[in-house]
Amino acid sequence: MLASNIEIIKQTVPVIQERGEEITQHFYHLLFEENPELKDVFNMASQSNGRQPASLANAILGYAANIDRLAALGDAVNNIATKHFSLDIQPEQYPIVGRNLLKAIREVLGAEVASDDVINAWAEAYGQLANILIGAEKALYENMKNTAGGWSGFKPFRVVNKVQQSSEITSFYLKPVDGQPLPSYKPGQYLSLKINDASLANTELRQYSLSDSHNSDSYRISVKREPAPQHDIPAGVASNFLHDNVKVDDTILVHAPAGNFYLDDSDKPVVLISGGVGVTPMLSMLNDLVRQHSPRKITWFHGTRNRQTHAFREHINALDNDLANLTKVVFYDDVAGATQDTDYNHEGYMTAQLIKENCPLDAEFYFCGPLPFMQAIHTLLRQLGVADEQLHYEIFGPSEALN
Ligand SMILES: NC(=O)C1=CN([C@@H]2O[C@H](COP(=O)(O)OP(=O)(O)OC[C@H]3O[C@@H](n4cnc5c(N)ncnc54)[C@H](O)[C@@H]3O)[C@@H](O)[C@H]2O)C=CC1
Repeated sequence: MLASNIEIIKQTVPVIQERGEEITQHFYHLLFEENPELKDVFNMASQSNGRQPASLANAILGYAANIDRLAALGDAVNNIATKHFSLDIQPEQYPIVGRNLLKAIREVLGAEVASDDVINAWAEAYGQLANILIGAEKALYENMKNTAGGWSGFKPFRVVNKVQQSSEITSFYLKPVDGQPLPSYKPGQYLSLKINDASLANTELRQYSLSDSHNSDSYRISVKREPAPQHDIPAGVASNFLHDNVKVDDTILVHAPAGNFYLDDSDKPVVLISGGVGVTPMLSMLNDLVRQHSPRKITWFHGTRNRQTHAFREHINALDNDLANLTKVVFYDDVAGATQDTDYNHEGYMTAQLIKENCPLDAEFYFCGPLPFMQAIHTLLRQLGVADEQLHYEIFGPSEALN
């Protein structure tokens, strides 16, 4: 990039900090007005509840702030490219986004702040970022093409089994219709599903964590039914469609596994902490450790509302009985009708004290759950002195940072 443009981008950091979300909200409005078909690529619930514009504003701010030291963006670029790979984003979509982003910057900030020089600097910066992402995505597409059984885009899978795991979580077992082998994946990774039906306003693309370790027979995802939407913000459109409409023998379009949240292969102790449906990637990790006969010390922390919502209880109890290196600690918000030890161990939320008592603090910690849960666990682990490098987590939906 031109040195003068880099300088201009750095000067725009404060205004992006202040008005970034206004710009990205307007950007999505322009984008969908010009290209309504792109509503099929984005989760429209994340548009309505503001998470997607907030996430994009944050990403743009991170880019602008680091424009003169791009190496600092490594993880962010990798995460965006991986998400794009799972959505099958193609190079020709970048100019459409770029054009509308520049237009949004100009229209929100006005020609006085967003002068021609500023717009030109952002055009160059956007072009640079697009090239970095397109390159990273190309590597992911090629890698999948060279994997046994790998495929590009979305291909049909048959639902070969549907199993209820709790009052609200149901597993779907999926096999490729073309009978090709299943590419292996890392425990913690997810699939993207494309859900297309006349009853839905848009085609829905959603990511679901694979909930078992890799096996050559089928992929398994486990999906939570979401409560009815509030304040007209759609919620659970795809998940509830899967629960209500997708039956054994139906076919569904699936993108190959992806994701940067997965189990390390060290021999350090490992602590898996989940809240609610955040159990799914944790279970994939646990089952993978079990299948490999890993000697690692494993601690399983799981919090759920009550006995009815407690998914995979029998599976985890059986592993707990069999494995000397596994410690299970389960928390219920409400223990009515439940039996201590077989169902749950503690009533209420996880505490720093109970984490300290049950987990080696030199472990690798993986956690996943609803956002307030993630924030609470992140804070507790930091209070216990666990280093950032030992913390691994995934937030479902548009990326957000935990502080
Ligand atoms: N990684 C992510 O971003 C995840 C997001 N979600 C989303 O969150 C929503 C709720 O998920 P559910 O499975 O219904 O979870 P939930 O609301 O049933 O909560 C599960 C458990 O998390 C714990 N928890 C909840 N709030 C907490 C807090 N403030 N502090 C400490 N612990 C807390 C409790 O033990 C609770 O039983 C869903 O819409 C789901 O899509 C769920 C799992 C993962």
